[in-house]
Amino acid sequence: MSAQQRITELRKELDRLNHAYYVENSPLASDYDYDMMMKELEKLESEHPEFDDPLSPSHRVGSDITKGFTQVAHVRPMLSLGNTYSVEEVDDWIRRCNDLLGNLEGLKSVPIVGEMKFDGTSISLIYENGRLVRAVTRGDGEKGDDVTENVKTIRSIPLVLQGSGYPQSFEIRGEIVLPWKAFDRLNEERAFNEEPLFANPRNAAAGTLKMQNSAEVSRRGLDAYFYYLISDELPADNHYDNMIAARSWGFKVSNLMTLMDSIEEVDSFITRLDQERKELPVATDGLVFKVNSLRQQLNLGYTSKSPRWAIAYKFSAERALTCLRFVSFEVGRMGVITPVANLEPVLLSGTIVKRASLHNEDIVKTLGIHEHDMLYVEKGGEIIPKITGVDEAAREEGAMPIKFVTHCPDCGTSLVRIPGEAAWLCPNKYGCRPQIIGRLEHYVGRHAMDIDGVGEENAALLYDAGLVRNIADFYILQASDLEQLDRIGPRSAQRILEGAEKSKSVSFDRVVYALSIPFVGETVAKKLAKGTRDIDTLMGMSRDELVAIDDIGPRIADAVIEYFSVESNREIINRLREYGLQMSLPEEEESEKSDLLAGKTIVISGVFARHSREEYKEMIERNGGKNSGSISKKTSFVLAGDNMGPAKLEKAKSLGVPVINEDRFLEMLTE
Ligand SMILES: NC(=O)c1ccc[n+]([C@@H]2O[C@H](COP(=O)([O-])OP(=O)(O)OC[C@H]3O[C@@H](n4cnc5c(N)ncnc54)[C@H](O)[C@@H]3O)[C@@H](O)[C@H]2O)c1
Ligand SMILES: [Zn+2]
Repeated sequence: MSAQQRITELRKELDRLNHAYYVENSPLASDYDYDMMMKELEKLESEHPEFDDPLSPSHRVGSDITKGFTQVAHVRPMLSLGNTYSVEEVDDWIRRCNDLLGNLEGLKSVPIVGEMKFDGTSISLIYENGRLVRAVTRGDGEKGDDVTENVKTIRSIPLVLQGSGYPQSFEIRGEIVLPWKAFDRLNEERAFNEEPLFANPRNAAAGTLKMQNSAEVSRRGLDAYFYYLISDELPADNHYDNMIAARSWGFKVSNLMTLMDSIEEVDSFITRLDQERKELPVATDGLVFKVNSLRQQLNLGYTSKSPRWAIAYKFSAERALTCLRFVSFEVGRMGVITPVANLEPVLLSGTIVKRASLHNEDIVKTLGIHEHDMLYVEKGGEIIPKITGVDEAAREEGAMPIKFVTHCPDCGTSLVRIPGEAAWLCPNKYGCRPQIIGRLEHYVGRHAMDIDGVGEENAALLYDAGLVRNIADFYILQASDLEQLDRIGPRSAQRILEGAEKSKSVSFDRVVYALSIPFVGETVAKKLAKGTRDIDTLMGMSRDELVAIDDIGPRIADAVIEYFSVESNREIINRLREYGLQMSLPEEEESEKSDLLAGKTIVISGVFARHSREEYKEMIERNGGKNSGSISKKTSFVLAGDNMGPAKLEKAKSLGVPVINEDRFLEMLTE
C-alpha cells in the first residue's frame, strides 16, 4: 500500500471512530489503539507534506455537536491535548519547553503544574457579575452546544459565586464527570432494562449532558472539576494561583494539583498518582502537565489542535496473559444469556481476576476464542476486567472454537435472538429457574420492595424449598415453614416475615418497578404510576394510551401489555392486592381535580411556552381527560404548541379534529 493510500485509509477510519466516540458516545476501539493510529497518521503526514489536508482528523478537534442544541461560538477555541503513554516523552517535553523558553538554570526547570486528567467531557462556563450565564460543550473547538439548563442541575457547580475578587466577566473550563458510584447504578439500571450499557463513565457523562430532559440529568448525579481560567482581568499571572482563586469562589479544583520545578519531581508525581488515582471517586485516564507561567504559555503558543505548553500523560491499562478454563453461559433475570470466560486466576492491578464477561455472541466471535486459549486480560485500576485478545500462537492443536449454546443451559429451552441485537434469550420466562430467582431477588431488593432478610442466597433457598414460587408467595410464608430450613434461624425467619409485612406500605410506583416488567426500570415505573395512578388503569391501557404517557415508547408499551396479558401474572396481581399492597397512588387534593375534560381524548403536539408537555398531560388527567399519542377520529381536540408537525396538522384537518392553542386550553379549564 502506498503512503497516500494508507493516509486516506487512516483518515477515514479515524473519522469513523471519532463519530462513534464523540457523537454516539459508544467507542468502537480502545483509546490506545486510536492514539496509535493517530500517531501513525501524524508521522505519515509529516513525511509527506504533499498529501496534507486541513480537514484531516490530525488537525481537528473531535466534534461532539449534536442535533437539537443551539450552538454558541467560543471566545477562544477549545482545543485538545497532545498525549503520550511514556514518561520519557513527558521528560522530553519539559526539556523542550525549557529550551524554547531559553531557560538555562541547570537542574531547575520552568515551573510545571501537574493535575489529574479527569475522564469526562469538557465544558466551558461563562460567569458575569458572579452568576453563571452559559454552559457550552467543546463542540468542534470553535463552537459548541449550549447545555446551560442541564449544567444548572449539577449541584457542585456554583450558580452564584462565593467570596470576592472574581473578574466581572470570565470563562472557566473543566470536566463534567459521572462518579463511579453513579455510573455503576446507571449501568445496573440499564442492564436490568436491557438497554445498551455505557462503555465507561466518560461516555455516560457525555451522553447524559446531551439529554433533552433536565430532570433526568439531575437524577443521574453528574459532578464537575475545573482546570482552566480565562479572563482579561485574571487574579494572578500564573495558572496555579488562578486555580486556587477559583477554588475560593466555589469551584471544585482537585487538591491533587501540584506545583513542581524539576523533572525528578514530575517523574515521582507520575508514579505516586498512578496509584492514588485508584482511590478516587471518579474516573481518570491520565495526568496533565502545564507550564505554570501565563507569559511562558503565551511564548510557547499553540498548534492547530493543542497548546504547546501542556501535555497529557495517559495511563495504560495493565494487561496479563492467562489460560481459559471454560466458558460458562449465565441466564439473567430477563432471560439474556451472557457468556463468561472462567480463567486461571491471575493478578492484575492488585486484584485476582478469575472471571470476565464476554458480553454476547458477537464478541466471542470477533475475538475468535478457542478452547483452552491463552487470553489477554486488561484491567485499569478500577475498571472491570476485559478480554482484549487471544494469543493464537499458543493455541493447542485441534482446539475447537467456542460455540455459543443453542439451548438454555438451565432449562434446555431453545434460545431466541432479539431481532437486530446481539443478545440471545431463553424465552421460558415463567419456567426457567435462574430467571424466576432473578425476579424474586429483584422484588425484595432495596430499590424495589426492600424486604429485609431475603438476600440473594435466601431467594434461591426459598424457591428451591418450594416455599416461594412467585412474588406473591412472600406474603403467605409462615414462621414454622421457614424454621424448617437449615440455613434460616428463628431470628432471620422473623426478619423475613416482618420485611414482607412492612413492604405492604411501599408506594405504588415501586410496586410497578418490583414486578420485573421488561424495560421498566425505576424511572419508567414512576412515569407509569404517575400516568395511570392505579393498577387497574395500568392493566387496562391500550398501546396508544400508554404511549401518550411521557417517555413511554412503543417498546415499553408492548412489554407492559404483554406482561398483563399473561394469566398467571394477573393472578399474582390479584393476590398482591388481596394481601394489602399499595395498588394506587394516594388521592390528589380534591380541590385540584375536576371533570371539566371528562370523556375527552386529547393529543398534545409541539412545544409550549407556559407549561411543559408533562404539566399539560397532568392537567388533562386531573381534569378527567385522557391523553392519546396519535390523532384519530376519536380525538376530541389537539392541544398544539409551536412546531407542531405539518403531517399531524394535515391529519387533524382531514379528520375535522379541532386544533387549539395553549391559551385557549387554559381558558377552558377556568370556565
Ligand atoms: N476509542 C476511540 O475510538 C476514540 C475516538 C476518539 C477519541 N478517543 C480518545 O480521545 C482522545 C482525544 O480526545 P480529546 O481531544 O478529548 O483529548 P483528551 O481527552 O485526550 O484530552 C483533552 C481533554 O482532556 C480533558 N481534561 C481532563 N482533565 C484535564 C486537565 N486537568 N486539564 C486540561 N484538560 C483536561 C479536557 O476535556 C480536554 O478537552 C484520544 O487521544 C483518544 O484517546 C478515542
Ligand atoms: Zn431457561
